[in-house]
Formats: sequence, C-alpha cells, structure tokens
Amino acid sequence: MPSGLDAARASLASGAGLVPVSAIRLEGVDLYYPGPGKTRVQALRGIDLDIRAGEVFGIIGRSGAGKSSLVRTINLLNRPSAGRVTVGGTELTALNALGLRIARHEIGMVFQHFNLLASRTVYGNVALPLELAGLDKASIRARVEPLLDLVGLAALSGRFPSQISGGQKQRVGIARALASQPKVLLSDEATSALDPETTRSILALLARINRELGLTIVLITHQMQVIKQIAHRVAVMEGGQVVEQGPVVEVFTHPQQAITRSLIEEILPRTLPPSVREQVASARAGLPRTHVGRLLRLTMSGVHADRPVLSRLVRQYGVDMCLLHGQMDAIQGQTMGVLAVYVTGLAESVDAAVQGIRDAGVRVQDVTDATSDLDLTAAQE
Ligand SMILES: Nc1ncnc2c1ncn2[C@@H]1O[C@H](COP(=O)(O)OP(=O)(O)OP(=O)(O)O)[C@@H](O)[C@H]1O
Repeated sequence: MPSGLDAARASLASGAGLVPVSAIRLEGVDLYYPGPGKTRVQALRGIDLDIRAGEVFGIIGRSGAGKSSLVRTINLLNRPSAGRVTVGGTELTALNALGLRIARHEIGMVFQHFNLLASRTVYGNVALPLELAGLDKASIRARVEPLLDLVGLAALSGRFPSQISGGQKQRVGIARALASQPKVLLSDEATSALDPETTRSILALLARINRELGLTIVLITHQMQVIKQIAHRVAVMEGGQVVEQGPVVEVFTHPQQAITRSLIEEILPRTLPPSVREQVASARAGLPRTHVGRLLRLTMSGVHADRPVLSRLVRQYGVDMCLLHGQMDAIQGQTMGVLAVYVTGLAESVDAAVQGIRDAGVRVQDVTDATSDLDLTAAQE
C-alpha cells in the first residue's frame, strides 16, 4: 500500500510538467486601493521579487506593511496598478479572466481564519474545489483520501469544522489548498490564530510538504519565529516596499534595516538587562590602570558558532573573557547566536583578541560606551 505521502506525491507529480527555476516573479509591482473621496491608498511600491521553485520564501513585516496586499497580488486577487506578475512561467497580468481562472489552479492558498465551510465535513471541505472543477466521485476520493492521510486527518474525515481544533482546521485548509495540485502554496498568516505548539506542528507539516512534494511555499507572517522555523529566504516589508531580502541566516546575522533588527529582537535579544550593565560599570571602575575592559556584542553564524574561537583567544592573548548574556539558536541547520562578553586585559592583548575574533568570521561590535543598552546605532564596528 502506498503511504498517503507517496500517493499525494505521485498525484502532484503527475500534474507537474516542467518546473521553471523561477516559480514567482514580481517586477515593478504597484498597488493602489481606493481611498476616501477620490484619493488612492498606495499599498505596494515597486515590488521586485524572484521566488525560486521549491523554496519556502517568507515575507515579514509589521501590521500595515503590505504583506496581505502582496500575497493577494501573487494570485491577482489584487490586480496591480503597474508591473508584472509571473507564476510558473505564465504572466498572470497578461491573461484574460478565463486564462486567469485556469492559471489560479496552480496556486493554492491557506488563510489565517481557515475559511472552511461549516456545513461540510472535513472530507467535504477538501473535496469542494474538485467538485467545482467537475471531477467524478471516484477521482475525488482518490485525490482527497491521500491528502487527508498526509495532513493526519484520515480518522476525522466525517467531522464538521465545529468539531475539530484550530490546528486541525488549518490541516483541512492545507489539504484543500493541495487538492487542485498547485505548484505554489500561498500562506497568509496561516498560524497567527494558533498557539505556539500548534504553530510549530503546522509549520512542520508545511516544511514536510515543501521538502517531500517540492512545492514552492510563500509564507506571510509578522513573526520572525515562523520565518526562523521554515523559510529559506526572507523579504522584509515596510511601507509597501521590500526593504531587505536574502537567505534567512544572512538576514538574521547581518540585518541592514532598523525594522529588520527590531523583528529579529523577538528571537535574538539585542538589549542587556540593566543589572548586567551595572556589573560592567563597577568592574571597569575596579580595573588596574594597565588594563582595559571592553563590552562586546558578538554575532556568530554558521560554522563559526561551533569552533572554540573564544577559549583559544583567551589562552593565546592572556585576556579574561566573561560571558554576560546571549542566546544561541539553530536556523536552517546552522548555529547562530548573539553573545555579550566583557573582555579585560592589557590594551594590546584585548585589541589582538578582538582582531582574532573578527578574523574567525565573528561580527564584533564594541558597545562599551553605548548608553542604555546594546543599541546598534551606538555600537562601534
Ligand atoms: N481594501 C483596502 N482598501 C483600502 N486600503 C487598504 C485595503 N486593504 C489594505 N489597505 C491598506 O493597505 C496597507 C497595507 O495593508 P495590508 O493588509 O496589505 O498590510 P499587512 O502587512 O498585511 O497588515 P496586517 O499584518 O495587519 O494584515 C495598509 O495601509 C492598509 O490600511
């Protein structure tokens, strides 16, 4: 017996055809909504995005940044005022209504509030797009059952939405989105209404679908935690624009924009507890005249994080290093983290040790004189 996954994979692959390297391309996309009177609200400004086939691409931003506007532009639920949208090699912005309706079969969508029909069972909700497409009962069953297996709901197929949990509802939403064998799955805050543990399990399901079915996933969220858990690359939105984008580890370790830094703060804190700053101040006051004390913020990523860089330099240069605060984490299989360390010793030894840390590929910021916290704007590189 093939597993639910095998059958789902075979079923999706049968509709696959040639997958272009670029799954979704947005070029110079502007979007306006009608505002009060004759005014217009610009929600998207000059968006250029190239989302690759088979990746999980995260789009993050604060409320009102334009994330939902952007994701709804990918399937042309919002028609851009300017620019081009191409999905799976087909330029959607050049299609007529019928062409667009057909092209949208390639794009599945899951929603924050699930959007299930209360009057239909779990099975009936997943079957709905197939009924609308005119498939016969046997074909529908052959498609729906493996999908319910895939999302872990085979045993609940006869229940109604009111009889299942939020996480289970979202599993139905995912199975329904996969029913028409899309090549791209758009997820608009799919986990925002769920608790952290259910969020993790839904993201794990999406990651598995991406990995094992090769589906391209675009994920809109306001939580860096979500990006961290499953995205390969991320775009950061602010004021209707993409202000920063790149591989997740790169963006997390070298954020360029203030908005990105503040979003990352949720995961890797940049601020030091006041008690730690007080300890540093009193330790500096008690230093011998020959010694200096420097408070450093170290950002480590990838291979650097698991090498004994710090202990080696302590031995090599005879400095003292006190680990005050920090967090290490694993993102996309790479270790990364931020540490606050207080280094003391002879000035030239401390300088040499700092250089040694930099040479090992660790980002070093001297925050000794930053006033209130580990404020990056006050930090010296
Ligand atoms: N239908 C609409 N009519 C007019 N303005 C709109 C409409 N939908 C969104 N906007 C405006 O467009 C901007 C972007 O909104 P959008 O919903 O895309 O942001 P978002 O990042 O998804 O926010 P949230 O996380 O709160 O959903 C906001 O200024 C919003 O007020």
